[in-house]
Amino acid sequence: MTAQTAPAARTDAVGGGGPREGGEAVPTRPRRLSGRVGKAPSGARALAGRLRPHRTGILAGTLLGLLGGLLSLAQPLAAKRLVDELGGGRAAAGWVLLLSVLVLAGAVLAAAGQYVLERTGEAVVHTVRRQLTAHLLRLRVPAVERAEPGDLISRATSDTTVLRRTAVQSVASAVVGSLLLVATVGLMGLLDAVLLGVTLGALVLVAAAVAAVAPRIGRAARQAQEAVGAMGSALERVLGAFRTVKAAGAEPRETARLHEAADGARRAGVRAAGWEAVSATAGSVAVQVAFLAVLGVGGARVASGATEVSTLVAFLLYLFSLGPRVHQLVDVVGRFQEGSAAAVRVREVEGMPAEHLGAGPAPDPAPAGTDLPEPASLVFDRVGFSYRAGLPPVHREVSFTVPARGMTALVGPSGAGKTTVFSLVERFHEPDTGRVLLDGRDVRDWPLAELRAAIGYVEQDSPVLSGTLRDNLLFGVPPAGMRHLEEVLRRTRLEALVARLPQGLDTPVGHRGDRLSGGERQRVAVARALLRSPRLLLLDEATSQLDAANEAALRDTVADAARSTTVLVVAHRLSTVTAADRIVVMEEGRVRAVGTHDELLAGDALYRGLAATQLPGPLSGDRGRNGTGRAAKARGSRDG
Ligand SMILES: Nc1ncnc2c1ncn2[C@@H]1O[C@H](COP(=O)(O)OP(=O)(O)OP(=O)(O)O)[C@@H](O)[C@H]1O
Repeated sequence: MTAQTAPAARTDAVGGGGPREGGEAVPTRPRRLSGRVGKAPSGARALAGRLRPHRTGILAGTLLGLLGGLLSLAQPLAAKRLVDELGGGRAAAGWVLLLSVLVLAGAVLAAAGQYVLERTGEAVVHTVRRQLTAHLLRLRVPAVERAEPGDLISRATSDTTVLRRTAVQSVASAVVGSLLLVATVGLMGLLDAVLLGVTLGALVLVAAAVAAVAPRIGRAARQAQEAVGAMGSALERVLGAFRTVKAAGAEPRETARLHEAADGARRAGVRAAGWEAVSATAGSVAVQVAFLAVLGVGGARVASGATEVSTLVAFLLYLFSLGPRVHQLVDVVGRFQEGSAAAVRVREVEGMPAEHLGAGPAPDPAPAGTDLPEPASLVFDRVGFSYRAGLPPVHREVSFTVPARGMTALVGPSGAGKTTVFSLVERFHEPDTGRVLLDGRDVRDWPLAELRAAIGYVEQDSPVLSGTLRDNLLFGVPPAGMRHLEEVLRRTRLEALVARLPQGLDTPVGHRGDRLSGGERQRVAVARALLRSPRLLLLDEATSQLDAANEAALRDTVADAARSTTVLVVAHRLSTVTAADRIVVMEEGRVRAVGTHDELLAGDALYRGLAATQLPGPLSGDRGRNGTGRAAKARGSRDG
């Protein structure tokens, strides 16, 4: 059998992957998903990275807002002229008209700017959500195993919502607000420099207060968002094991855990709100103080003839407009901190190592005239592996060969490392030492998509996704596989289930297939794997929940599949594997024996022990078996 494509480069980890450690890519960018608050990547930089692709929208919205603001800045000057004209007893209709136009046009431009910015905010979050969800599904298995799914969900949903709310608006408000503030202050200076001095004295107070509390707002916002993430994790934990929670009567304890997370979110939220209130109050108090001071000093100056009434009126109008601007800027500081915290949390997920799936699956490697692909051989060559650096190895020098076509079984005590074999074949994890060869080629040299397309994998707990039965059966099935649907339904004894369900194949199966029995879920998982027409079929405890009749039927189906493809099956129940062509006995991460059932009964004490406890009758191999190769042949010759 020949390899299907040229070897791919061995760089399957993206997202800042560094040197390997324990077979995993180590992210070089910070990845803190533990809920602690500490040194974070720069929020401003993270936020800037999000906004850069949308700068046109942000610029347009900002310019519109700025134009609207400039028109509103002209209003006090027009009002001053109006007062002067009225004071001089002259006609002022033109100034009234100009003032009205300024008010109207200013409002329209401000509204248009607001709309453009909101739209841009949606575009920012849309891009982030698309990139983030695509990245989430490409994450490496070990990275996801170490993270909390609920926290990841919260980062993809709640944090991106915070980004939408805060990011664009806060940047635009900061630009518009600061420019208009400077312009307002400049105009006030032109009107009366003394009164401006009085005003600025008060404004320094605001600046000092904001500078002091801004980092605290940022920290509290981040803590609040992390607490929401923790709540997501706690919720995911209980909803994922809902029946267990109920059966264990653990509702009060788990509710307390959820409440604790909610309390944490509230405490941090209140803390952030407190600091925001401090800075906002500093802003309004400063403006009020400035107003009273200007009124007093300005009144005295008018009385002394140092300034005109119309100038004082215009100055006060600017001072009034200064209030909202100062508020806006103070508010921006809080929002910016929230947006930065959210951007950092999103970037942490993006820093988690991801897989390169490579090009799409290779064309069906089926020989001409048939739609069955060539079966692939599998070799474990002195494989050593541990799940994490520092943990004891789960595989030590594991070597065995699974020839193309036929059934090979992995047996051994719990924890021997059988399921780990499958994880290494699928490249969910990678060996620390040694090689895994599929079809003679190191699995690290296969493009991932092509490798996995060649394999049908039935996991130990036969996961079923919410959706219809059809969705589940055809999940990941190439178009060619759909032709076999009826046949596979018959082979896996699912026809009766389909007939019984109210909407047949289109019946929803519930969250994680809750509306199916354990045995039905297992058969759905096996059918799904068979429909992929795999070159290698991996079955992990695929029959543990089946009754005797269904188990026997599925055993026949698997034996049948083994005639045309390579089947590697993990089983605790020896009854399901006695007919295998070869059985690999694993113990404590090592291969201790390989042989047929009969050979192992004769030659391996551990296997004999397993058989003695699991198989009824004398320790012989002649229980109703349905072998496909050597075992069947051995039995035939012995029986003969
Ligand atoms: N993701 C993981 N992270 C850390 N350790 C793991 C992980 N998965 C499995 N292990 C550990 O690796 C060892 C081998 O696990 P594995 O699932 O391969 O055993 P097994 O032979 O399939 O057991 P069983 O028959 O009970 O399913 C066990 O000690 C297990 O606790």
